[in-house]
Amino acid sequence: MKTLRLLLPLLRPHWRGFLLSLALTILTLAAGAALLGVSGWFLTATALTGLGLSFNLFAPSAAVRGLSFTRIVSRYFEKLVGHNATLRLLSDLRRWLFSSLFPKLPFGAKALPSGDLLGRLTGDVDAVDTLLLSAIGPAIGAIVISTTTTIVLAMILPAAAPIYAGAIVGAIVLVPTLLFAATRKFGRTAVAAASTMRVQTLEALEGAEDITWFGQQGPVLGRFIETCSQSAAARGFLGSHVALATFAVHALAGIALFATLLCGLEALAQENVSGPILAGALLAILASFEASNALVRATAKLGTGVAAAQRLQALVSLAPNGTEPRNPREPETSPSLVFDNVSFGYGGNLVLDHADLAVAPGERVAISGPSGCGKSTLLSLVLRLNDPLGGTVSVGGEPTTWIATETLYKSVCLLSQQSPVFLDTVRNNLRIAAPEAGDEELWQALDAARLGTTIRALPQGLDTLLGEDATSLSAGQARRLCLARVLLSQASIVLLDEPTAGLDRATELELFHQLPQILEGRSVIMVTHASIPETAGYRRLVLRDAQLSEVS
Ligand SMILES: Nc1ncnc2c1ncn2[C@@H]1O[C@H](COP(=O)(O)OP(=O)(O)OP(=O)(O)O)[C@@H](O)[C@H]1O
Repeated sequence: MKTLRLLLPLLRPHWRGFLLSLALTILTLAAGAALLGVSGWFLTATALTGLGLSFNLFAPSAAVRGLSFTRIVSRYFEKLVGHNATLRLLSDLRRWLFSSLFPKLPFGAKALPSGDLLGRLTGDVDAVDTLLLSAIGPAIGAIVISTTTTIVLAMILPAAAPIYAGAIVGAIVLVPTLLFAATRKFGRTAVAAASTMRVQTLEALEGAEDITWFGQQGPVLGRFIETCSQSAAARGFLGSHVALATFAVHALAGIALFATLLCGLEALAQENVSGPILAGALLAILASFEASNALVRATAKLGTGVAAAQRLQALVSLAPNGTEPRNPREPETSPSLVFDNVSFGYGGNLVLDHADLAVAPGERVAISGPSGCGKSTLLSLVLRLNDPLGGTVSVGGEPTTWIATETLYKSVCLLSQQSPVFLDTVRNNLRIAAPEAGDEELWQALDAARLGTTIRALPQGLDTLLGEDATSLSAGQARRLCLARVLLSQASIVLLDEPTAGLDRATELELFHQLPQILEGRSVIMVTHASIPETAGYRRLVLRDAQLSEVS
């Protein structure tokens, strides 16, 4: 139910498509049942009247042709309309999921393995379509067709109607319910195993070199095979239960047919029903069970569909990171940055203990300190990637908790240690920070980041496609590309976390001396392990034992 509630708002814009698809499903099933019924009646009547000599052939043969044509056309449009509506819904669902992830980033402690996240956005979304198109449509269709058949049967063969009703209720209610109850757990296992397989594949690809160097291919392969076996066992169980359920439906159809035949022969002997009508009724009963077969197939996928929808629901239910202020305030345009009595730590270990820091607009500050002392964490507090346990971080005179996230991100820009290079051209990688920037500005930023010469030497220059994880660049070049991106941003406070990682000392010193000029007028807070010459013009601070102090 919860799952349906999740999907309902997304279903609303497509209700016409789904309704039309449902109507076409019912029309297809009805045409199929009527076709068999009329054909049976027609053939029997023709045979009984001596090769049709005294029988009007025109009307029934036109009905047979009309019904078979209706069935073909309605089935075609049912697929067309149904799939169109479902694919649009799935595309809306993906867009909605993807956009709902941004307010929850970074995931931090709630982190999901990236393969799992990817699986939720792809495989799980696809599995959800079973819930809508393949289950709900056939279920309603089956109810309508079986009800109609029962009413017709009650009129022509009253004794057979309750037996048929019992059999068809068994086929469209009891069998699918039992099948769902028996296979639900295995649907969950299949979805979980598919997700684990994605995670294991991604991990193996990313860590292939280390896995090979340390000779761990065997255990890694073993774990993967174990997951495959779990998936195969779950799917095998699902398959065998579907076969059993299909057998049950056929057995119920047989019972209904046999009982109708017995009642029909008795009624025939008493001349309460004609032979052609009886033959038509038998074939129509057979056709009405077609819908329950589709329902069994859909029910088999229902377990995986529900499990997938629950995983999607868990994803959108993750609490957003930080809260947006109700009445946001605007920071000053040329903002200062102030840490007032700020404390922060992870799990009781303070990395900042009542720390104070004031950076005036346009000032440049370099913070050093031992590895793991909390320098990156200090930068994360400015962008509210973490919120202080005590004290206040203010930008432009306003506490960051009072500033709308979008405004804060326009004022403050961060080059983190994990800044990514996207699978795209150099130009598009840079334009993330400044979508309107022209080539001249891009070259200026690349030159400032000491990467211009390298990119100019590439045959396609700014149009060069960079590989996944910037495999076509060295680690130092990838870092400089990210630095160029930050330089392009218009933020007036620039946070740089180890901006010279991967550079040789000479280039590093050159960059330290030139950054003040490149970032003229902007405040810079740089975290670095490298020693900064006094002449570079930075106020130097050290973070040690959770305290910030000036380097004399
Ligand atoms: N998300 C987290 N959860 C728990 N502990 C964390 C988390 N992030 C960092 N830490 C811990 O907080 C401490 C400070 O980490 P931080 O990355 O800020 O240090 P750093 O000074 O930037 O280190 P380095 O110079 O090596 O980059 C470390 O002990 C680290 O293990």
